[in-house]
Amino acid sequence: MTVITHLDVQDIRFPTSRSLDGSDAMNAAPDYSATYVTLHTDAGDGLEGHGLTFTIGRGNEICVKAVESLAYLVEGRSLEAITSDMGTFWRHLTTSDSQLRWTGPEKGAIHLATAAIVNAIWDLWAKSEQKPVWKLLVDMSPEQLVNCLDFRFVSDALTPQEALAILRRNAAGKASREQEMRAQGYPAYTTSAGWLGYPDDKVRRLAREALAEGWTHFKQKVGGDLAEDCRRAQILREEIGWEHPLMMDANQMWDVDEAIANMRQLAEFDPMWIEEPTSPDDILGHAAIRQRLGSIGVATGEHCHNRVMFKQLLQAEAIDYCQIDAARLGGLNEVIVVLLMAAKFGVPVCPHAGGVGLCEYVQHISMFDYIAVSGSLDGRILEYVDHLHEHFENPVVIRDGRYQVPTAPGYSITMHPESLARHVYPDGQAWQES
Ligand SMILES: C[C@H](O)[C@@H](O)[C@@H](O)[C@H](O)C(=O)O
Ligand SMILES: [Mg+2]
Repeated sequence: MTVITHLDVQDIRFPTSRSLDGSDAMNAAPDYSATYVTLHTDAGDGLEGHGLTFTIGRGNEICVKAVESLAYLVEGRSLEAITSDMGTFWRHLTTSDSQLRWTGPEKGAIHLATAAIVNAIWDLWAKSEQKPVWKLLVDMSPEQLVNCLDFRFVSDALTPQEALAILRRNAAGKASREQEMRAQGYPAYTTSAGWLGYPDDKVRRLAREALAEGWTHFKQKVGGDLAEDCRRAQILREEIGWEHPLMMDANQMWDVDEAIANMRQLAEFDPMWIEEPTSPDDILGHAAIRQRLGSIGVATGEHCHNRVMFKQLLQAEAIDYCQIDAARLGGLNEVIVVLLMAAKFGVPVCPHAGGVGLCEYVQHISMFDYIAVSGSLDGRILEYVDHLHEHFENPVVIRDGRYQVPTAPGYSITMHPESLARHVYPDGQAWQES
């Protein structure tokens, strides 16, 4: 038996705002940050679980506090007791302390904190089984997987029986799709050339380099001055041509009518999707935008905080692309519920990965989705951003614009101890230098 003896949490921040990496119209100068959780165990062989949630700087200390408040719900528990009934454990973490739940529920800082802890448990579980997380999931039977999930508040859209049916239907092709992933990897797009704060010459250079590296799909930020958005789209089209898909991301800048009007102008550049055109909470607004825009896809999800929101986006036929976030939903358990709902509604899942550690997480999710849940790559493309991977012990591997299958045990989220020490906020060396 392995007991989680102690939970440690650190405030880790990277000064990305200095170069405007990650900048967009709403988030002009983000410092990519992580509320970084370590689960210590009594295993005696150094076995630890690691997990993080992503923030963009200030406010990370709030998530750290929230993790500290939740810690008592996992400390002293055995890994086996948790994993033998993971669905019940997830509900325990999200509902058993109703005073803490009041600060959400299942949204905001407390849910981000839940994600860091839940993902650390999955990392610990996968490491103890000597498997990467995607493989741990793929090797589970449909019954074992469904046992990890909590269908509360979504059973009107997806019952456990329907989830089982989806997983069983796909069971036969799992081995060949796993082979395919190992051989070819998962298709991806890059956001790294299109950050809003980058000067034109940098956008051109990065787009050209990305093309040469084998990238075929690109995303640009919009939502600033419309003429500027058009000008930058023109630059990108000049560099990538018209045969390569271009996505646009407004990061919630517009009202509904404004989104429609602006996208009618930007339609000239043939965008594949408009991402976060308006408030992430406005389900009917997204539905209206989708209906009135016609051929431009609508994508959202990086600020969609729980399965109930995704349920409604799907029920309202409000989205063409479902962009789950591995650390905004309450960890992998809730992500899997959304994957299954999206499969039922026939909407492709294209996870969000613009942050620190998010690429490392979502590769596991998309590979699992393809192999065991959706069984399809149609309309599916995984985000990639080219930042901060050097801080991870097992960073993502990209070849020809595709994520290669992660092979190290765990959820690929363990950071180097030196990186943690250097970026701990506010005392780390990185924050002492100007
Ligand atoms: C502040 C962040 O970099 C966002 O701009 C980023 O997550 C973005 O929305 C994305 O889709 O990757
Ligand atoms: Mg986005």
